[in-house]
Amino acid sequence: MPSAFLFDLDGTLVDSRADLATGVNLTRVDLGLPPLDPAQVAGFVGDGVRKLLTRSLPECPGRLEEALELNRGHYGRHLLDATRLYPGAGAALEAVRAKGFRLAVVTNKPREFTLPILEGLGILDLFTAVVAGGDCPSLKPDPEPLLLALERCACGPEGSWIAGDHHTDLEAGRRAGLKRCLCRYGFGTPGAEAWDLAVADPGELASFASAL
Ligand SMILES: O=C(O)COP(=O)(O)O
Ligand SMILES: [Mg+2]
Repeated sequence: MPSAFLFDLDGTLVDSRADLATGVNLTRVDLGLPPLDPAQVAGFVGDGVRKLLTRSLPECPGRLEEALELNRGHYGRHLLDATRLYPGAGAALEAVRAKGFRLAVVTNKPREFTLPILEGLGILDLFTAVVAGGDCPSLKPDPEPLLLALERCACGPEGSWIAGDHHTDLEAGRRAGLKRCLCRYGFGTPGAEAWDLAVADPGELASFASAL
């Protein structure tokens, strides 16, 4: 059975911090609140858009549904203002693919934001599967989205990997029976989860894949 290489999106393939903060801060302004430091918003990312907004709007916990709708419009209009592939990420994807892995994205970011970003950055066609937030009842760290990606790739967990920047990627990978690569250059929090490989930049991942 072929193996798959699953990639997280935010903090692993793309640096999306500035645009995520733009969406959050335009939402805050609509709700009569001052903007937050983009670095603080980055620390709230990785557990899906509901958690992002819950953490970003502690002043008005009762207005989450309204905030989600506002952010949907704002972030949707700023998906690619500043969001770029990390340097070397495209080459890393090619290096992994050249070793015969099927590629997939598994992100907690909603699909309506995920697909235009992958398409706009010219990498959508590289992936056999894209599993985004909302495609499964649960998000990472539940293993279910990873297992769905494996199924869509017609791959098993054996010999398969996930690369991600957040503890949720590592935990989901462990629970799905995958090898795990921690991307230290991202903006997630690795927490106490173990990993099989840690890389300081996508070039290290490309070198690792090429040597497999
Ligand atoms: O939480 C999000 O919206 C996205 O995060 P991820 O791409 O790192 O899973
Ligand atoms: Mg991430």
